[in-house]
Amino acid sequence: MDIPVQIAIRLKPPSLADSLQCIFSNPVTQIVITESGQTFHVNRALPVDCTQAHLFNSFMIPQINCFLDGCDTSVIVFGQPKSGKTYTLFGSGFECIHSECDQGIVPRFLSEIFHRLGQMPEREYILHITWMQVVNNNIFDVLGAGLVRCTNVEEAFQYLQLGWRQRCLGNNHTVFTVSMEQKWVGTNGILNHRMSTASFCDLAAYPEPGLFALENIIKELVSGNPPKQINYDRCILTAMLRDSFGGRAFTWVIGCISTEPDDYQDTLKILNLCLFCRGIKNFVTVNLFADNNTPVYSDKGVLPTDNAFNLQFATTQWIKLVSNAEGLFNKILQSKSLSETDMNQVSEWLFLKAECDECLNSDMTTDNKETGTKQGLPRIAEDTEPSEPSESDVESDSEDSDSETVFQDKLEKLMDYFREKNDQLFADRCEEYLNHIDSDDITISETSGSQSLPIMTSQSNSGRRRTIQPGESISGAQLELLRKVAAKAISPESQKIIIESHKKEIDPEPKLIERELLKMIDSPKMNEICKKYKLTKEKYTQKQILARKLSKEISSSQTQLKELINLCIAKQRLIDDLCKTSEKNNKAYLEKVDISLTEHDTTREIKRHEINLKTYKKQIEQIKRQIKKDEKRKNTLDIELLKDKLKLDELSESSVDTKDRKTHSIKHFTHRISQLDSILKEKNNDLANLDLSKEKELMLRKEIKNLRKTRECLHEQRCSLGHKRKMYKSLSDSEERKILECEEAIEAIDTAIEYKNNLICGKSPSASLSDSQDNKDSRSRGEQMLMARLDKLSHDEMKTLLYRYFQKVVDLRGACAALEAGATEAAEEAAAWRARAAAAWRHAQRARPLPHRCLDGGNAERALMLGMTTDSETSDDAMRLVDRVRQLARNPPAPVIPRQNLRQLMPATNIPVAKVTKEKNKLVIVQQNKKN
Ligand SMILES: Nc1ncnc2c1ncn2[C@@H]1O[C@H](COP(=O)(O)OP(=O)(O)OP(=O)(O)O)[C@@H](O)[C@H]1O
Repeated sequence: MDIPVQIAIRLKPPSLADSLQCIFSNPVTQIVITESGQTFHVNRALPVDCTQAHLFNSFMIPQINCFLDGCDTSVIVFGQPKSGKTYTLFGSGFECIHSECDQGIVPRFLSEIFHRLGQMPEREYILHITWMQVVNNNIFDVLGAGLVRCTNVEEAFQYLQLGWRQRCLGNNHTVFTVSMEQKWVGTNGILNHRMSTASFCDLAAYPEPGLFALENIIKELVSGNPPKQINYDRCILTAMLRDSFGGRAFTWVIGCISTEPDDYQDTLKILNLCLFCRGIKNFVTVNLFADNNTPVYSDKGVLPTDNAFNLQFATTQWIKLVSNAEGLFNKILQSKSLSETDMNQVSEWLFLKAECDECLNSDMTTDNKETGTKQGLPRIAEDTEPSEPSESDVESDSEDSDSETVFQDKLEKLMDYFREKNDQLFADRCEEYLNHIDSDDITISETSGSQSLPIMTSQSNSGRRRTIQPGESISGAQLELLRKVAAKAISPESQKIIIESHKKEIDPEPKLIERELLKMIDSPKMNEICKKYKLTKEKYTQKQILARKLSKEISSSQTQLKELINLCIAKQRLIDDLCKTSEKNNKAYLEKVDISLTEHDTTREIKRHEINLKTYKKQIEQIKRQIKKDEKRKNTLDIELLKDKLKLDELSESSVDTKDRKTHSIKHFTHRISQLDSILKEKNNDLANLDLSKEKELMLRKEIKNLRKTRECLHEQRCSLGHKRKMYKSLSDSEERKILECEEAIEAIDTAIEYKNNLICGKSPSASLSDSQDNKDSRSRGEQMLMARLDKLSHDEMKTLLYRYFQKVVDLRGACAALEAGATEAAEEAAAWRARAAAAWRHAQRARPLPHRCLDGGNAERALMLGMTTDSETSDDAMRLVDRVRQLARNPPAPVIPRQNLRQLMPATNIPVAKVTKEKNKLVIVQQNKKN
């Protein structure tokens, strides 16, 4: 099949966002426009912000299909320096740092091929890659191993990585090739054995001999030189690209161009070269092996029977699956548990299924079967037609078009019939659905009117339902309160049911209350309006989906139409060119040159193209008709949609009117409901703190039991250590510390047990902690911030912190014990000092002559008052004191010794006494000065 070389143009995004652009592309019309207004029609005018994925998807899928079918394919990238040629083919690199989104055509092609092969287990294949570079007309093997076999995508990517690292940079050509041999047995028992090659070529940016040679070949091909007469062996590059230009490959040429005004001239050159390529046609064909198409099964009878059986079985299973899915979807639709988009999707699925059922079950099955093959859009001959139309086709054209018109009319009628049936079926479904809802499920949905009603769904898991449900957890008083409020709103009958259910400790079934309330809100008329509204709304949604589908179909038909028109234009040009050539030949004939053979060829060629053109035109007509029909249908749908919308508004308004009359009662009930709600919410909050489930309580009890056990162990340890201390009078440091740890841990366990007990008893757990609300309130801002930070700690962090805290407390306790011992020692020393001072004083008194004895009566009295216990002790200090007193006695009149001096002399009398107590984990040291 002759397929022209296809052209895609990719614009390199400007380096600066606001820089001037001299080239623009229109991806809709597939036109590239220069700043001077010059236009270039191409097959794909890619947008300036075109992603790698978009580029790949926009034209590589047909290439992959071709490759898998056994055809050769080729992608050639032209462009100025740094215009993104390598980026387009390979991406930015294959290391982990490079994003997958940046992957170019080659890695995507390999991934897709292996993915597709994975889905075709019946195919055996051998895939090889090569990566060559042409540097100064010398060939260089990038992978260093010629053909490299790849069995999976990972292997292929490893070679890509290797090649990427080893390739030469600079002005050279790169040719990456994927070749694949495939073998598989078709369902008809025939062997398929094919070979295909995909080549990807990144051409040098700067003009060089290879590039010039290629340009010349392109020009020769365009000017009508048959490939057979072209010398491809001019250089290595042209030899390598023999199949891409004028050969058997399905070729895409990608022009990578810069949009910068400075590169304008080069850009024009590239665009023109690309346009030249458009004139080249390659003869794309499936590469078969000699054994291709040979039957593999000797017993031909077996396979079809088996196949038929398999097919039949598969069909039955499939039908079962589909009806199963339908049932499930219906349930899902009724439960309304999906989002609106998902609901729409499910509805669409059901709708399509109904369409299929209708088609399959309809009386017109045979008719449809006959016409079925002609439904849908006609295929574009250029892409898919395997062979050229024969001359007889042309003759039967007019006949065909007549029968086609009849067929079209018949089809239209059938389609109308189908639509009618479908609408009917859909309406029935809706009715059924609504009836089902009415009987099973009382719901006032948001769609029931524009006014907002309290939305109560029986399946709802709202807080209200939750609070009513656990009847046993609501106290009698709370229930009474609830009943009191509810009693004003619900009928005596339902009231009875609820109260009785509470008496029996059964769930009072909140649905009953809702049902009762709804009954009071709803009137038959309101119901009817709601029903109508729902029905219309459903219909409206379905029609919207249909309209959207139609729009999509129309736009795809339009795209196809455009492509066909482009093909027509191309064909027309070609025919014109050929006609010109033919004219030239005619002239030559006149000049008696023997060109009869060529002339004949050209005429045949022209005829063939004219037939093709005719086919295209026919297809264009068909598509146009289809578009027209679709547009007509869409218009009808739009009008219907508008009508439905008006109807919906009307219904909504009338429901508002009815509702207005009911506003008072609704308000009343809304008020009641909100009252109930708030009461229950309040109770729920309290219950959340106090009401523990049995399971939780059991858990707490278990925890307490464990804690008690631990406490016993610790206590035992503590006792044994205490016993040891008693026996040996002292303990090692580590044992002392162990005692402290035990004590501290026992204290902590006691607090934890108390806390858990409080939780079980329903008391506020914080009652056991000193961290009362008052304490919290009085906390400094810093402390509060600290608490906030503590709250943010993870469980492990908190554990570590608590352990450290525990150790610190034990340290402190140890220090406290040491301090206590120190304080006792100090007190003992002080007592000794006091005794000594008193003895000294007495001694001095005795030694002093009588008149001086009352020198300082107050002090003497005080000294005597202080426990004067020992007479014997006369220390140096005492002696010094006595000497001093003597001295004083010798010098009458004796001066009055200031009180503080005396205090200096008698430190023991005024020594500060420290009282050390422990409060929780704090040491409190209070200084107590004994004053007389
Ligand atoms: N469309 C694009 N989107 C994002 N980046 C691009 C695009 N085109 C090119 N680049 C970046 O521009 C730089 C040059 O691209 P690249 O190396 O592919 O150009 P080249 O035409 O192959 O260069 P050379 O002429 O040296 O062979 C690269 O960093 C590439 O990532």
